[in-house]
Amino acid sequence: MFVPCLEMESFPDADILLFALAVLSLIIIFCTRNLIISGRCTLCLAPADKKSKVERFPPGPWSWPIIGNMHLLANLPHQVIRDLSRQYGPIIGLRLGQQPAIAVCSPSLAKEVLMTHDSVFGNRPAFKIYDNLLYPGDSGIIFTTLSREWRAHRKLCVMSLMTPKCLQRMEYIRLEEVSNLLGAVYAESEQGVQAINIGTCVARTSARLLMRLVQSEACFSPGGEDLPQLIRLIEQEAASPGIGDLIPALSWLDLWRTRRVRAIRNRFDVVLSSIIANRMNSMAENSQASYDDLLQSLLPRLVQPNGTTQASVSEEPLTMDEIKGTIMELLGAGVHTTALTVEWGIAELLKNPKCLMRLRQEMEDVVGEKKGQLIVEADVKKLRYLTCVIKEVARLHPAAPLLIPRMSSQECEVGGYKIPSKTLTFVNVWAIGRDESIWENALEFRPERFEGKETDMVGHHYEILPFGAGRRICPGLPLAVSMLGLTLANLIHCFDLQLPHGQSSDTMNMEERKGVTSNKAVPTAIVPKPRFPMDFLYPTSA
Ligand code: HEM
Repeated sequence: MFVPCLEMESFPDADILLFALAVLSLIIIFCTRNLIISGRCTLCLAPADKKSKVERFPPGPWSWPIIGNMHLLANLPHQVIRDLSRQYGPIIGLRLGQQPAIAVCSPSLAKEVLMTHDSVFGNRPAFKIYDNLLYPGDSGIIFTTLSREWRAHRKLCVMSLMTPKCLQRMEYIRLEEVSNLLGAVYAESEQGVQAINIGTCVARTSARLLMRLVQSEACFSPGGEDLPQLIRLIEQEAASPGIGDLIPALSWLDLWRTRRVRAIRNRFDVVLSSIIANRMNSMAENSQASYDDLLQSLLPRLVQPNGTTQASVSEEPLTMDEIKGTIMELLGAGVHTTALTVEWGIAELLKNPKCLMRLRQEMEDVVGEKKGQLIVEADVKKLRYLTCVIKEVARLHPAAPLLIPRMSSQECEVGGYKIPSKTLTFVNVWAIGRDESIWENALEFRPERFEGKETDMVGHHYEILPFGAGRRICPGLPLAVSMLGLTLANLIHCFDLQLPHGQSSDTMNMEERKGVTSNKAVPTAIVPKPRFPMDFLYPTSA
């Protein structure tokens, strides 16, 4: 998933830069102390005491001149923001370089941002670095401004892939890819591989699945590129705005990065161009051929060099950049989010053997007779405890702990504070999911807490928002939920999952790795023991 935030690791010699900026800051602080604008100090954005709350920016830590609070968010920003909220309250004001920012850490404030002021906070930050990383203009979904184009791209994806009818029709694709995953895990266990990195295996499954939905052919290494790895690169770059996006005077420092970022996009472009060229060739050879995939919906709308298109008057015509941008962002959003949620799920079950036993018992009771068969979606629907397990994983380990940041498009009021236009806005769903005042024993993995409750993850209950909410809610939600259920259910059904030799559930490392998506610091390794012969699996394809 492309989650822009403030990772400093890709800045040039970040330590030197920060040191230089800190020294410069000390000089400037004496020159600018008396600059007060709109009741707020230009340096720290601290509220002037005499102003009423509604006229003030939310409270937050003192910010350095020039860099503001950038240094604070360099590592695991969602954790830092949670800690700050304990000091300053559930809405925190920050300044990142010259960019004002807020972070909200309570369900009621999340609701204000994502629902009450949905249209004000409906845009994403338009960082300049994206001009080179992504396709130019409003060509995709994630970073496209709320516009006719955004609506058209999003609608095309939803209507082609995510409606209940499409999902039902395409269940066989998900089952084939889950079967492929089981086959790969089985093959490795047969070869005596000591421990399997389950996150990597599931990321490949997600990449293959999404490629099939896009172009009808499963593939995770198109043109020799390892798709999950390439997406990871884009994710990392998207996670850190250019320094010029936050401190415009230093935008020259981004020049070196621009080249690197463009090279990554070019690599992705080679993959997408070849997929599209293949399809166009097939269509040229057989004009009657029809495919049940996203390209089939996108390509007929392509505007030809002479300005014509096969799109009807009511259909939005698309440029080649829009077609590529939409596919790129869909792949980027879907591959690692699903994989890391499964990985955390397996890790939590191994760490909490009682929950694993309860899940296994449920599976024995509900689908016990299916030994030697795949668990299908109709089975998953009956597995209530599994649904609770998935919610509990999403509560503790939302794939995007700060969602994908928003940018306010006009001044408005949140939590009684004045939020100016163009304020970068984070909703800390990770902190909300771990808030002791909302959840009993919040840090414990206890799927039972959801039993008999109606709490869902689809943006109605603001205490658990792994997919966001409002008009920008994840459009891949139904596909993701289906894949999470199928993957976890089949892995547990087909294998006894054990920890590698020398590891125990008590000592398992459950820390997060630096970054803005919730990756595990130490990948989850499993030793799978097949529970029955696996001859029922579909024949695997490369
Ligand atoms: C467990 C899996 C997933 C999780 C946890 C997840 C989570 C999210 C979150 C938190 C957002 C931002 C929502 C907001 O700003 O309110 C988002 C947006 C998005 N997701 Fe997902 N996602 C997952 C899987 C997928 C899949 C499988 C796809 C597509 C195949 C997908 C496509 C997208 C797109 C296109 C957006 C941008 C929507 C927009 O800006 O209008 N996601 N996702």
